[in-house]
Amino acid sequence: MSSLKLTLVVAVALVDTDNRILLAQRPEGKQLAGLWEFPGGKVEPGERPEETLIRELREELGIAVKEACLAPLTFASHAYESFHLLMPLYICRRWEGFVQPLEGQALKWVRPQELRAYPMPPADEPLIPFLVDLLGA
Ligand SMILES: Nc1nc2c([nH]c(=O)n2[C@@H]2O[C@H](COP(=O)(O)OP(=O)(O)OP(=O)(O)O)[C@@H](O)[C@H]2O)c(=O)[nH]1
Repeated sequence: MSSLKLTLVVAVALVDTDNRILLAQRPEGKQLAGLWEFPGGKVEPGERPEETLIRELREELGIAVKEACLAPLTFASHAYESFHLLMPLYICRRWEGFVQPLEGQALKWVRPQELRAYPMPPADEPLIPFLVDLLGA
């Protein structure tokens, strides 16, 4: 039996009116630095996953998202060396405010077909075909 700790992280594909998806680059000094990922973060004790996402989107990007605008899309399940990641991926097309890199992270709006050009954490790779299917090229 594996004794890897299960870590719950929630993430979101923010989709703009051109069907592009927002990627954020992990800052230097963090694990997996330089890789491009979906906005989100760890679910803190006492939080519901949707609350986590709403909080992270406010802190990281300065946008306000309503819970009703978060729809479940798929999830990632990936064994990293020191933990097992379980990561629900939501999709969101509606928010208030302008997306800003409040934590100094690089941001990029990317077409689904172009996602493969951005190095992502290994857990994220199986998610790409879902976005291509849903949003097209
Ligand atoms: N937000 C996000 N995290 C992801 C993605 N893919 C993926 O493997 N992760 C992993 O999920 C974890 C998210 O944690 P986090 O961003 O809240 O926290 P962190 O590593 O910065 O650590 P810390 O907040 O404890 O300093 C990291 O281990 C990150 O590598 C993704 O697409 N988005």
